[in-house]
Amino acid sequence: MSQILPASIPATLFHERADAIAEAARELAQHGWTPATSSNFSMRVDADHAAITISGRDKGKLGRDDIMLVDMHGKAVGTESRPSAETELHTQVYRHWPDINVVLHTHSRTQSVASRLFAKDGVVKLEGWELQKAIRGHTTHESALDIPVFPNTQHMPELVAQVDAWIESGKPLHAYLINGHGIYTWGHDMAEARRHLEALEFLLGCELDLRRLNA
Ligand SMILES: CSC[C@@H](O)[C@@H](O)C(=O)COP(=O)(O)O
Ligand SMILES: [Zn+2]
Repeated sequence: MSQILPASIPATLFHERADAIAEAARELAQHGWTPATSSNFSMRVDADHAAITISGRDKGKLGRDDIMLVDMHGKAVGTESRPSAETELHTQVYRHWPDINVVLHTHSRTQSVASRLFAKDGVVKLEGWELQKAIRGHTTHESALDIPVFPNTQHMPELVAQVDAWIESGKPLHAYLINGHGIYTWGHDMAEARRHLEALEFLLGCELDLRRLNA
């Protein structure tokens, strides 16, 4: 289905965003982090709009036409296509942090297993890992990095409320897991969001290894 853009958004800008999302998604799919059409990806286009993956597409085979425009409340703009079922989790991040421009969500095996294992604690506490420095604002392995694990639900407003509650508590938030589901993380640009995602995938894998070794 074709995308009609508001007059304020040049086609070149939307295409640039769509191409960047599709390229990142294809690369993340190569890692095996987007099985069976899972995962979703978005980029801010302007203060009021984001480009996001159309629901149900194979994230390893995305092209420009698999990306659509939504407003900052997750409503489709200029197309009959259906945005990601989890669009509200993306627009929540953009509304809350105006300097965040990219949101990535994946379903890797490591993320999925870690979310189940740490659900009872409600948080994965990362401490002592050099790679924590890949996360914005973390300058030493001695810092503590808490990744909350929220219960899964098919009702997006409930998930949004859980994330809001964490943010309102004043605790830092760079990423979260959803139990039995996957991870959400974000960044000021695609490079930072990818760095966060790759670092967290690695660190969650390390935590799982420690558990396996009873270390
Ligand atoms: C294919 S099951 C995964 C989905 O339920 C969902 O969690 C997901 O990540 C992808 O949904 P989508 O609507 O394509 O963005
Ligand atoms: Zn998902």
